Amino acid sequence: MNAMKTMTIYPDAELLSQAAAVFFAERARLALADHGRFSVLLAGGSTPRRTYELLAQKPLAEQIPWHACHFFWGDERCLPDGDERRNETMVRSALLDHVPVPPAHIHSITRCEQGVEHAAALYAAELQRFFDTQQPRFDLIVLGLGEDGHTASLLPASAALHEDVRWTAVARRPEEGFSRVTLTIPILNQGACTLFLVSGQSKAEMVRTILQPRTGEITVPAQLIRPREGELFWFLDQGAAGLLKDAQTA
Ligand SMILES: O=C(O)[C@H](O)[C@@H](O)[C@H](O)[C@H](O)COP(=O)(O)O
Repeated sequence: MNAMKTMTIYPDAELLSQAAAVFFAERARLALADHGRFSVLLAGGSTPRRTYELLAQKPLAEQIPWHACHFFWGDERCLPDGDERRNETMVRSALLDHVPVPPAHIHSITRCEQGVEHAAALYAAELQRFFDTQQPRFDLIVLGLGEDGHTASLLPASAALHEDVRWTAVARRPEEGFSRVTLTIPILNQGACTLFLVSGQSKAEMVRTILQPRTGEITVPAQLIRPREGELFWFLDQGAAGLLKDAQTA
């Protein structure tokens, strides 16, 4: 059975980011109370950055059990540590450098010194070690949406989209000079709670395609995110929701 979708539209990107930060804090609190730790998978991209910054600020920062949080990434660019194009670099500068997360709880996707396939396999092994089960289940998965319908680095028409066994795969855009490691549909659909954060008018057509598809439209990667048992939330700003029918702003 697929999860129910809940969509909320915020007047602007700042209010969306504030709501997402509060949502994160609440999920962390619930996970800690329920099973003593909070595993979260983060998206890169510009939209969630503000959410991460807000999490690092008072009063929210004081309400989050940082010692019990474990951070993972949905995708990463195979570039040297500290490269500004790496998602980890962005999340460190917005959030992780400012809060007391134990370094061992930051589960980085490596730089691919021994090749991108090796980096993908290493991350799958890291996930296996952490979850210690065949059914890894993040407490929260934060995802973004590209204008072309990609999420994480599940790019349109890429082989990674068809991976139905392994938890990680390799992705590449022909125009980029580096490869990417991405998590795959099987693991992304196992989250207890999945939250898409999408802002800006440039995403409106893709948001409409995904949330209100028309007959005959092709399926885009983000549509494949249909958690089997978890909850699925879409937080949009008015720009991103601009082409949805009957959409009400919160
Ligand atoms: O590393 C990345 O680029 C991502 O994880 C990617 O999937 C991103 O979330 C979308 O491209 C949306 O990015 P924006 O929020 O910048 O539009």
